[in-house]
Amino acid sequence: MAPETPTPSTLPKAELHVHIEGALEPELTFDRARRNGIALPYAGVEDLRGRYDFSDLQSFLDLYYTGMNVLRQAEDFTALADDYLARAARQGVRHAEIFFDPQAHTTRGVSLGTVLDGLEASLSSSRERFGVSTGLIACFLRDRGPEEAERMLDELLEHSHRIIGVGLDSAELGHPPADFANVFARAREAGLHLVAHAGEEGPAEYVWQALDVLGVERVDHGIRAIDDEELVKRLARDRMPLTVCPLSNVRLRCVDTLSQHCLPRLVDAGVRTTINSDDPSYFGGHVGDNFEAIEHELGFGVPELRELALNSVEAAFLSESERDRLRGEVHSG
Ligand code: HPA
Ligand SMILES: [Zn+2]
Repeated sequence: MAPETPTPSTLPKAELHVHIEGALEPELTFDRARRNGIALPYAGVEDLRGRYDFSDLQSFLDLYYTGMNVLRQAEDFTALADDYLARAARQGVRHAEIFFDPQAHTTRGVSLGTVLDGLEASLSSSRERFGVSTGLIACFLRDRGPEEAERMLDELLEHSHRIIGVGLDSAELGHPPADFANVFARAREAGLHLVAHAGEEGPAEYVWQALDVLGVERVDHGIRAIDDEELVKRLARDRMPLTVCPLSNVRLRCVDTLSQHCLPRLVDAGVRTTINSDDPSYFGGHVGDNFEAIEHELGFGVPELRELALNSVEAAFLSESERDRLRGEVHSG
């Protein structure tokens, strides 16, 4: 069969901001609930999907943490990652750096080993089966505080060869990056890559802290940087990547409409922006759907979309030979 002609949404790209637990589709939620003997408080798949109407980040997180309760055994995490990879591959993803939330599992009695075994059973052959290379980034739940994050890091360091980095996510307001200075310093010492959600709902000040206190290599979201001219200049000067998630920002009402999104202003200011799905099951699509949305709503043309895809390759935690291979794919895709 001849390969399909790439469209903006299937352009080869890397995805750098996707929470694997946010790729849990309602169909898989019900399937795993049945296998694990868990009663769900929803009438069915459509009832569950119908509740994906969020007023802010917290209203999403409530459903997100409830949904992942069906993930109990290693094979549940394997099925989840396989499902994500199949969908992402259809939208041009060739490399994915995938977030997971260890504390969201360990605090309900599912061990870190079970989560990692399950995810690895899928990801270790992602390249052969889906044409997608992968790495895992463990995120600390900022609303559970720095002491618990320190203990989680102790545990993660026993498995440090199984992850490429650490991140910071969950409810942002009132939980500034600076609280996690020591956790991130220790992770850096251990040779892990560092990223953090900052400036999604929280202020530009949190982005400054992610840069200057945590020393992150990418900022996840970062859209509130647009409120601070000096910060935008700093991001542009340092070629600091932002992993922007346009459909997520609309669904969580961080922006009113996609047409008002600050993405074009960030791009024009020279900030290295990448496009990502965040939680594809909950926010209306995978990364290719986000590309399509900014094409239609923000008027991005194919050359600009290709530039965003190239940014994702430049911002990925890849060896230079892997980066070169992917650059070639974006240029010819
Ligand atoms: O969009 C998000 N923001 C913060 N934490 C999260 N955890 C999953 N998705 C998100
Ligand atoms: Zn996120």
